[in-house]
Amino acid sequence: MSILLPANLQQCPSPSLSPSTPLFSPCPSTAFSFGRTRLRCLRLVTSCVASVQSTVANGSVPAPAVVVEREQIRLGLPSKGRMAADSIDLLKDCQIFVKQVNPRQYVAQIPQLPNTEVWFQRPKDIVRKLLSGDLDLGIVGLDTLSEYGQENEDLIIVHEALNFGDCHLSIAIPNYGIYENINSLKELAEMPQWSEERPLRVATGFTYLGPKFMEENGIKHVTFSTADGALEAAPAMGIADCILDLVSSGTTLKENNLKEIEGGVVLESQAALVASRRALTERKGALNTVHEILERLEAHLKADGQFTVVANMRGNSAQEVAERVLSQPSLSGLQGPTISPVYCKQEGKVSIDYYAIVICVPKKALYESVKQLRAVGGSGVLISPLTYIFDEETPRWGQLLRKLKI
Ligand SMILES: Nc1ncnc2c1ncn2[C@@H]1O[C@H](COP(=O)(O)OP(=O)(O)OP(=O)(O)O)[C@@H](O)[C@H]1O
Ligand SMILES: O=P(O)(O)OC[C@H]1O[C@H](OP(=O)(O)OP(=O)(O)O)[C@H](O)[C@@H]1O
Ligand SMILES: [Mg+2]
Repeated sequence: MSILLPANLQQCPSPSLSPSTPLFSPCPSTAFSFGRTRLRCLRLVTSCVASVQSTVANGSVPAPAVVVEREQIRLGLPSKGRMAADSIDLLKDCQIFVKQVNPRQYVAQIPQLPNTEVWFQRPKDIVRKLLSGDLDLGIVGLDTLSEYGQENEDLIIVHEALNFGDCHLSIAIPNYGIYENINSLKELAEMPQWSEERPLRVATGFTYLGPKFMEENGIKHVTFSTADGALEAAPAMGIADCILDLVSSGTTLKENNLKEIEGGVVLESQAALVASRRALTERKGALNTVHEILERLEAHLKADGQFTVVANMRGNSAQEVAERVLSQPSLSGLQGPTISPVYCKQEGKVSIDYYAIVICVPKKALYESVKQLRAVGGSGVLISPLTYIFDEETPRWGQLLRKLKI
């Protein structure tokens, strides 16, 4: 891999960091950090057209020619950061227990999957190691996958919505000064301030996706600087005009007087299960392992959004009760209501006056469903959590086989 810098990289004087530094300093400072090389106070002057080439900072690794033989399937999990605990917790919820003796131990076993070992790595390294063949499966954010995977065909998304790590990658600009009335990417691009000599300066850790997005949106006069964190400070420091970073609650933007703009969202992200195509097609046992993990994930995630609702309903027959229940839009359950007779003994005689109905209801629609049940004569409504829903086959399994062309 090589560091790809525009040929016409020029040096500029050190910046003034005084509070009076204008937002539009004519010769601003940027710091490009590529691996261990830190090039300070360099300014890209003519290469304002976004470059989509690989860099050392995020360069994708070509898949190896052969799959190296080994006994174990390797699953990469985030070793630190906000995704680490959530990944382990999700697997635990699927009855997959990762046995990590202490947090500094970077390899762990899973008793439920004896042919699989866990390797804890930084999210970006999980993507790199999937590409190099050192990992077979991994859990990472879709943002990290896109940034470091760079659409490499060896990377396959097995489950794209693991229900944690929700955030989006978005452009944010100051909400003051010359940006006060700028509310869209188009308006930002059309500001007269940007030229070949004075491009729009974007601070971002996403040095692949950032330039690609700008190029796709036809924004020509743009240049990028990068840093490892706290990017939201860059505009106020006079280092950049805008930032491209992850947003979740929006608090960090708000606290730094920044705002998002229409058309400025590069991607929506959450945690995903990713695999190496080579591993799935060529490594013995990998496909079986991914099938089991996928089934467990789907069963848990599907159930996680639902409640089981049990209610008694007076009626003359199961058919008649079913017709009443199905007249309500929120009561059809996953396939339809299960209806069973409730046998009561009165004065020595067994009779059926009630039917018990069981349905699954989306958590979001809970109260609406209770109201609808009452409206058709339901009483004694019991609600309990659902733990797993195993379908006949998970739809994502079929999709995976199609992606693998098997
Ligand atoms: N504010 C956020 N809210 C929710 N998820 C986020 C947020 N920021 C990042 N993420 C998700 O979590 C992943 C890991 O982010 P995290 O901040 O833990 O590590 P990192 O940014 O890679 O490393 P570091 O911040 O230590 O340099 C991101 O790739 C993204 O998918
Ligand atoms: O919208 P919010 O909920 O405020 O979250 C957004 C912030 O979270 C991430 O930073 P992180 O906490 O990972 O710190 P970092 O800059 O050191 O990576 C991201 O880079 C934003 O700065
Ligand atoms: Mg972070």
